[in-house]
Amino acid sequence: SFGSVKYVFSFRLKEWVAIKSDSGDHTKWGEVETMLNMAAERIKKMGGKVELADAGTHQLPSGETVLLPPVILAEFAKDPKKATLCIYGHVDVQPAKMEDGWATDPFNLTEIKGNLYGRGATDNKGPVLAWLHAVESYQATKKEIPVNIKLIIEGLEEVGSYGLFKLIKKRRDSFFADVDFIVISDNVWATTTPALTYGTRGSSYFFIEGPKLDLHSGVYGGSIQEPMADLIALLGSLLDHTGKIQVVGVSDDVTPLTEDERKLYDNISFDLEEMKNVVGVKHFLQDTKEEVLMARWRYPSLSIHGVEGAFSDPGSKTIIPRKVTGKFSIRQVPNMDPPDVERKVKEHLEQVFSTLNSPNRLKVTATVGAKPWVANLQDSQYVAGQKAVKDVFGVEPEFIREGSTIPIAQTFQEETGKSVMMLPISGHDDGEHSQNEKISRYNYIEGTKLFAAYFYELSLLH
Ligand SMILES: CC(C)C[C@H](NC(=O)CN)C(=O)O
Repeated sequence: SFGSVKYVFSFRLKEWVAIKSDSGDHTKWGEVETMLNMAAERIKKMGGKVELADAGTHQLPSGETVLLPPVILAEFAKDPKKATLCIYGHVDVQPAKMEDGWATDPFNLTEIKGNLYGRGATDNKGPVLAWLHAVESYQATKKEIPVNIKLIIEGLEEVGSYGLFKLIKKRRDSFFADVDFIVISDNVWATTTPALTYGTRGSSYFFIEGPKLDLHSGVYGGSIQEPMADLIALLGSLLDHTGKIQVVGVSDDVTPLTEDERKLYDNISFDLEEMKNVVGVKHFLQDTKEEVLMARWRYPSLSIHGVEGAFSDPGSKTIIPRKVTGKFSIRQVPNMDPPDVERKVKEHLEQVFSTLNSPNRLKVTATVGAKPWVANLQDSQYVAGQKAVKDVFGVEPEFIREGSTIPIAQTFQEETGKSVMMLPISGHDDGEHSQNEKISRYNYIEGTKLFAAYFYELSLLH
């Protein structure tokens, strides 16, 4: 019965969420591999052919070289008469701890009032399972899947998809040769209306590392230039209070807004007041719906994420932190280029540091350099996506962009020359990366139906 199918779908998500596949710490990549193996087993049980492709090695900011977890390349039976769709997803997650303020254990999927709470529920384990369930629903009802299905599933998206860029280049003329369309469901709707996404921002992530010291502030305080004070001056130089990035030249290459693009914002049913409530702020940096959305989707932004090595526990320790590493990232938009941004950021930090006349050491490393992505809305995938949304939800989708980053999206488009579309099923309030991340049962199940309908609508294009 459909009731028991829904139970199986959420039970599987519970099993996947229980795997702590946080890719942020390379010493824990064993869990990422466990998760990849679990996904591979599920695909094999469904009759898919799975390769755990070698993704090579990666050099960490410390200089250490580490072996990367593999990437799943899978496919189901091929019929040369049908179009081939390649689905991309990831099964790694961002870190999560109860102490961060979760109401429930982040690794124990918990249902409350129709929402399934857990790290990775929406980003991206739920949507990956929904794709598999869409395939399975054709198999279970003994209906021919209308398109050939390939899958590429990785375990390092949340740290910048190390190794994947090279793997795609290597497999361009083999795995990707017969692919007609690439689809990604790793982002959220902008409102409560289903959406098709035509752009994501890129990202460069920086580490600013200070020197090694470890001193009692009562003994040495006042006589030395503290690394933390240097770091705060550097981090404080990056942004002004209006959110404007202070790194000279960093926004010079942003594509100007055209009238056609501006019009795309008119029909988005985004409610500024509701969004303030969801986020818990009195006001945004911008005043109108259009300005807020553009700031999130089509202009760059800089965020300061944290300081490693600084005292951050409750209580009052009086140490001068010995080695502090500040972490921030810049979201990028067309036509910004991560290497150019990196150069400008390094120049800016070195210039500010020189004014501090500090005896301390400054080391700036960029750990992620992911390009922005924009699709052509005239692409036929968008026609199929639009029809599938109409079939399942009975409404027209909103055409949106996304402020976050799918590091591999632009590479897919550039390297394979194939059409790429994003078909999100996650809710605008799902809280990707935050406390109490969730996917609603509604979005999870209707999203599965949307994917099944999408296979059908896509086959009609061919
Ligand atoms: C490069 C980033 C860490 C990638 C990450 N991606 C997602 O959240 C996609 N759902 C991001 O922070 O944008």
